[in-house]
Amino acid sequence: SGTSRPVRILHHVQKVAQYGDAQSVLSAVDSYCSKIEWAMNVGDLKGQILDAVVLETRPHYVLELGTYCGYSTVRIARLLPPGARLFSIEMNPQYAQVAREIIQHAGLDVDILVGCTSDLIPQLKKKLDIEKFDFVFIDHWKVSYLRDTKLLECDLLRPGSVLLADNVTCPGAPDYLHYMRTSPRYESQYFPSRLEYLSRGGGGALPGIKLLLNVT
Ligand SMILES: O=C(c1ccccc1)c1ccc(O)c(O)c1[N+](=O)[O-]
Ligand SMILES: [Mg+2]
Repeated sequence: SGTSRPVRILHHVQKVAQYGDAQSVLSAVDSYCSKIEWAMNVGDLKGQILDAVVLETRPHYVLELGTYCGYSTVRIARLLPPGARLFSIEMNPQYAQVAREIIQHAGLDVDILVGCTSDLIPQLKKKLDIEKFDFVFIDHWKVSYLRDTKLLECDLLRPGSVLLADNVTCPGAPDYLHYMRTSPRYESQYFPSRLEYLSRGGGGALPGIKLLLNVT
């Protein structure tokens, strides 16, 4: 088919979700990806963990690594108080454009930065007039989690900053997981969950690549 999976998700959101209503945007993405075609959004089950951590942290400055369609971006932004700032980095310009339109449909305001995290993270302090991030959601390429965390440690985190990472066991970010569990800089907590959109009632197409299932 001519369109990409993110564009098909965007069209579904624009068709069924109420403009300005973030929850209806999340529900539209979740129903599309559980019934029609799987996509790598954090999903509603793990999304509830994300919600709880954001609400508990009450962050003012938030960074997300890996925007994709903007599902978790909407999830986070809808819970932030006015005045809080959310920046999301996406290296794929097509994904970034879809995310901008999904976030706009939700009536939310987020800064999407297009580029590679390893290039952009060292520039953030200069580019944005902010000191430290209170909360970071990590959900981009799994091989980049540890490298980018170490880049963040160079002066973008403070005592009490919270990092939350998706997929540390499935598909897995073993080097990141080991580092966070052994470094004296962090207290780590593991939230067992399941890969997004797997409790499959309807038909729906699973991704071409067989996803390794990790039963925790
Ligand atoms: O890596 C994949 C992946 C691997 C194989 C096929 C499809 C996706 C993936 C799976 C679930 C995720 O939540 C996620 O964030 C990703 N990702 O790419 O960032
Ligand atoms: Mg993920």
